Amino acid sequence: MGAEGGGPATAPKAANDRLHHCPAPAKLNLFLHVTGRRADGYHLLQTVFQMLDHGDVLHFDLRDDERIVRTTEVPGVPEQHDLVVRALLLLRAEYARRHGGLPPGVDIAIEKILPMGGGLGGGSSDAATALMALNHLWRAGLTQGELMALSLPLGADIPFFIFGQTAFAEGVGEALQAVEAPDCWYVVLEPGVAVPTAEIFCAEDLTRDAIPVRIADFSRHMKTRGGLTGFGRNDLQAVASRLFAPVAQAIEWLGAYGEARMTGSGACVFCAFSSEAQADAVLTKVPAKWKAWKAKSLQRHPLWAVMQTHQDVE
Ligand SMILES: C[C@](O)(CO)[C@H](O)COP(=O)(O)OP(=O)(O)OC[C@H]1O[C@@H](n2ccc(N)nc2=O)[C@H](O)[C@@H]1O
Ligand SMILES: Nc1ncnc2c1ncn2[C@@H]1O[C@H](COP(=O)(O)OP(=O)(O)OP(=O)(O)O)[C@@H](O)[C@H]1O
Repeated sequence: MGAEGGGPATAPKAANDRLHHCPAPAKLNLFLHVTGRRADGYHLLQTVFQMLDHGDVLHFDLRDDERIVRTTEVPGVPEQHDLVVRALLLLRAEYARRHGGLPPGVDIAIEKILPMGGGLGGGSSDAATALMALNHLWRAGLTQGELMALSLPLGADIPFFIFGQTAFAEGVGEALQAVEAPDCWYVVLEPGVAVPTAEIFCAEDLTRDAIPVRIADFSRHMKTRGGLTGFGRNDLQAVASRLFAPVAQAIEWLGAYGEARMTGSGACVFCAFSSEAQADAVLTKVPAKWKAWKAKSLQRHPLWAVMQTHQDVE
């Protein structure tokens, strides 16, 4: 199942040849405003990205040959299309440009928890984790900013995960500034549909003229109101709710317990709670037709230390 064909590796690995249990956290878009459209059709956004302590888990083992191999199946995603593999091919090309020659190959195992087309950024987060882990294992030497720039052509959400902290984002999501959001617990509902991002952005009835907000407006609201309630909205939510009835149903159900919102282009829906007990109480009532879970906000990416100081996580 190698991305580039070839046989299995055989030699034992030294401890510094692997990084296991590397988290790829989910993100929520606490709000998402569409402020315009670029000449190339991409939409200009304003959003706040919040990481959660819930997500996929990746394992990396360096090989004795040069192949980049995904050792686990990801349903519906062929290995060559996997953002993780594509990201590492980009990093490897940059390594070759800087150092001459290719770095060792790598076996990648992905424990896929996050739903695809869920608006939780799972594929983007997997790719970001792979880039941070292999920048370290290969000693490729890219700075955080260089890794972010390398990743952007693969997906607008990937630079955020490498940035690694709660962020106010503009442009197509690549212009990032750190922002404070109070810790809280989120209940997330998975409505069981995969929403194709392009379909939502293409819709004729999408509102594309949101008046820009300022970071200071968001920060002041969070400080004075202690949370998100009453600030902004997700401009993609009306279109996604119209096209995908389960999204509308999930928002309506969760809305009985607080301000329920969709994340990204959907399908997942979330609501913030100030205590874990409140989140647990809501979880006990979720109808069986939906998968639901709670997660705490994450102030820093779990690989922050690897990115900043190049320390191992194992
Ligand atoms: C909406 C967000 O979830 C917010 O976090 C992301 O920006 C979506 O990012 P993504 O899943 O990586 O989406 P991409 O795969 O880059 O884009 C899929 C398609 O959605 C449309 N698209 C996406 C992002 C954007 N800012 N404007 C767009 O118009 C484009 O038609 C694009 O071809
Ligand atoms: N490792 C991967 N995991 C998940 N999806 C992947 C992966 N590699 C490529 N993809 C592709 O990327 C698409 C988007 O996946 P992702 O999980 O990032 O969606 P999402 O949660 O809707 O993200 P966003 O919030 O960025 O729209 C998938 O439908 C899939 O085809």
